[in-house]
Amino acid sequence: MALNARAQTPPSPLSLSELRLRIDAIDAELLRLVDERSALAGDIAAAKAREGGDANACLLRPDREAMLLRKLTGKPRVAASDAAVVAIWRELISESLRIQGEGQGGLHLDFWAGDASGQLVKWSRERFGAAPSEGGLAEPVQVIAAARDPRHIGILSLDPRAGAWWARLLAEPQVRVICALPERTPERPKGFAIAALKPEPTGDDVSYWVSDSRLSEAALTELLGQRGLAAEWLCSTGGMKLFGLSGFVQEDDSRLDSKAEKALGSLSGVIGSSPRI
Ligand SMILES: C=C(O[C@@H]1C=C(C(=O)O)C=C[C@H]1O)C(=O)O
Repeated sequence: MALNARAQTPPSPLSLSELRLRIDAIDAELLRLVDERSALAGDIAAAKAREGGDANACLLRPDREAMLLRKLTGKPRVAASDAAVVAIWRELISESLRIQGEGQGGLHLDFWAGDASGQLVKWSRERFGAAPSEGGLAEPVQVIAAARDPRHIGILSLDPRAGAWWARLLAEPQVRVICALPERTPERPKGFAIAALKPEPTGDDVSYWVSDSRLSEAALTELLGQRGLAAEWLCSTGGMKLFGLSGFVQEDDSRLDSKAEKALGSLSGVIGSSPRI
């Protein structure tokens, strides 16, 4: 009886100073691991140069990042939120890319200076972390031109006042949409990140398709649905329309063949894709 009573007594809670000692010990261990992870970046850069061939290729691998983040947020936890896990790992990845890119001047974010919202800057930092430098350019077309350089990432608004800059990517096959901003929201994206890299499928992606079709947005959504593509209209301006298509849709997907289906528009195509996180 006495034994039972003792077993049920809750353990006396740790004092504040004992708890702070625990935190200090965990921080020391975390710092060692963060440093160990960061130190691998130099070896990763060397392996990419050895195995990737193209020394000027973009170091960023959004597909690998998305799969890594999904794996982490899929793991059981006691207290840490998904938002905290994503924010911490985004910063770790940013640091890895900073170290990998040291020899090439690091990553740079280009914004269109006409976008005064400030929101895009915040969302871009959430996505790309603190390490990249940033600057504003006078026109969206300059942001696209800068993104031909693999050290640059363009950040552009989907506000119709920015114009149909995204339609220009039809003529810029090496610059693709790589990410929707803000990254983690069920709502329509407000902006895109663009870069000189080819998106790879991650198993849960949205692809972006542009068209000059004269059909209404609703009719075009319907037509795409009949062709097996779940489409969401995102933006229209200057006679061009932009849609998100559920899944990783290849640029040569026969369902988007506008020669076979003229109503899809005479100027149309996939301009990139982004993983859902
Ligand atoms: C480490 C790599 O380089 C980058 C950094 C990553 C990371 O820190 O986990 C992941 C993907 C890449 O954007 C890689 O390509 O694996």
